[in-house]
Amino acid sequence: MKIAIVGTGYVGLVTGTCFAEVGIEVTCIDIDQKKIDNLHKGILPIYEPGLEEMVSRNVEKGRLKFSTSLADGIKDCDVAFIAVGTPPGEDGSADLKYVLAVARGVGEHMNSYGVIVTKSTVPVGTAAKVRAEIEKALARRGETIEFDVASNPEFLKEGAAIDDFLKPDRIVVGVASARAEEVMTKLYKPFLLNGHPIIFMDIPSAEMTKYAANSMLATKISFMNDIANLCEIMGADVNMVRKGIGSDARIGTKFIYPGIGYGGSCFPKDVKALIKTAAENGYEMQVLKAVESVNEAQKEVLFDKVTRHFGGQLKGKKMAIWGLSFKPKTDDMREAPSLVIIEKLLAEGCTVTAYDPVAVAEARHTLGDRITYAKDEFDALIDADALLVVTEWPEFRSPNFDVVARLMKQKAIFDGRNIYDAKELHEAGFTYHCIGIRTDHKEPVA
Ligand SMILES: NC(=O)C1=CN([C@@H]2O[C@H](COP(=O)(O)OP(=O)(O)OC[C@H]3O[C@@H](n4cnc5c(N)ncnc54)[C@H](O)[C@@H]3O)[C@@H](O)[C@H]2O)C=CC1
Ligand SMILES: O=C(O)[C@H]1O[C@H](OP(=O)(O)OP(=O)(O)OC[C@H]2O[C@@H](n3ccc(=O)[nH]c3=O)[C@H](O)[C@@H]2O)[C@H](O)[C@@H](O)[C@@H]1O
Repeated sequence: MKIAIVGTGYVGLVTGTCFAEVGIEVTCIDIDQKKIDNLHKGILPIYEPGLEEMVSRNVEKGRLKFSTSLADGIKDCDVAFIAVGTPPGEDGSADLKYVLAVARGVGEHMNSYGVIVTKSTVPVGTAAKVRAEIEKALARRGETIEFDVASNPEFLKEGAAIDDFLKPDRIVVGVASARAEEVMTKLYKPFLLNGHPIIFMDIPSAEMTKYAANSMLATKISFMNDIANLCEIMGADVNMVRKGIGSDARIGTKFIYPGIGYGGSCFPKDVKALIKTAAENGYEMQVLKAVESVNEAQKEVLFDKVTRHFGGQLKGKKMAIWGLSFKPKTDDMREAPSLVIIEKLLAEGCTVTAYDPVAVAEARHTLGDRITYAKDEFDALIDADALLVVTEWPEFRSPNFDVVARLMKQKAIFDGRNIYDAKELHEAGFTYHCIGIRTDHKEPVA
């Protein structure tokens, strides 16, 4: 089969490379000339574990190509995926201008039957708009080429994207014709051999499934953050509560880790977009509104703990930050909670030194030289009044605390990801604060 992926970002590049990995002929297309030039040189636009090796292997085999030309890329294609961004517009709704621009381009250049698939996260009704754009472009050309549209939302997580794509829990495909279903079944056949189910449905349901999935996951996180904050007030330990409820198979162990709020390019924007879609259609998403407001408040919890610890006197304090990206194993800084925390510390007159294994270049775009970037996690600690653990990169999990103590001016750790043991740190002489566990009292409230 021959396919095109339009948009070579986190989703497009992983999707294209994974399809090439199973032997499909793929062209990844992007309007960003620099991105494509770099890819030709083997330089990837994103950090994603394992991706660089997989890209170069498939380029060498001649199955994976990169281009800025939509016309060349979609020629004789069986399937064209639209995987461009759908950022939030001013009012929170998904901005479809990039998706519809690609649809227009497809209509202007397609030369034979193909299935045009939205992989971008798009609201219900978008596939119909894509169809209309393609039809208009074909009409302008005076052509009547047959085509189908389909919706195939993506569920990969950054940092684990390759595994998520190659071994998905499920593949969701919305179609409106038997022919499109047949093409999509053939395309995904190599993945189905491993027993992963493909769920066919109507197109609006597939479009809605993506928002419902992300909103459900965001709801679990906000719920747990709410419980964590209450645990702290009442003297319960949220880590124990998490294990206690997670062992109920109906609840499950995943996505119930409290922290400093969810970030990233998708949960914040998709929750907003679903609230907006509902409002536009006369319905209020009450649960999701609460999910959002809990999340906004949660991003400030670590800063509030720091402020209380120093009695509101933050001016001139040196803060060490471990982790900048919104989650480990990615360089993605979009909606990273670190940005909220750092801005607040800077506004109070703190100096900030941060270390992140891969996200520094991305962080510089937003934070510039207003903070110092350390060469490693220990370098960040020199003379620090406090350490804030913001992203739970594996290398932060078990540092040599003797070295940590020696380097810091004051032994105070604020752990936004609950990766340390309070008892161990107290015994080592640290003041330790985390999320959802009262570390200053031993006894429960009542
Ligand atoms: N990042 C993630 O983990 C996931 C993202 N999604 C969804 O996938 C979509 C894409 O997200 P990302 O890959 O993160 O975005 P991204 O911003 O990393 O990549 C989008 C790419 O599209 C390119 N582009 C824009 N207009 C174009 C055009 N007319 N022709 C060709 N290329 C064009 C941009 O230059 C950019 O390289 C979004 O709708 C997002 O919600 C879905 C699942 C996971
Ligand atoms: O639509 C998308 O873009 C993707 O969004 C999320 O993936 P991603 O944002 O890459 O990362 P997650 O692992 O879901 O983490 C999102 C945020 O939630 C936070 N989180 C996650 C899990 C948890 O238990 N607690 C928690 O606070 C993370 O720290 C992070 O800030 C979804 O997990 C993917 O299925 C989806 O495809």
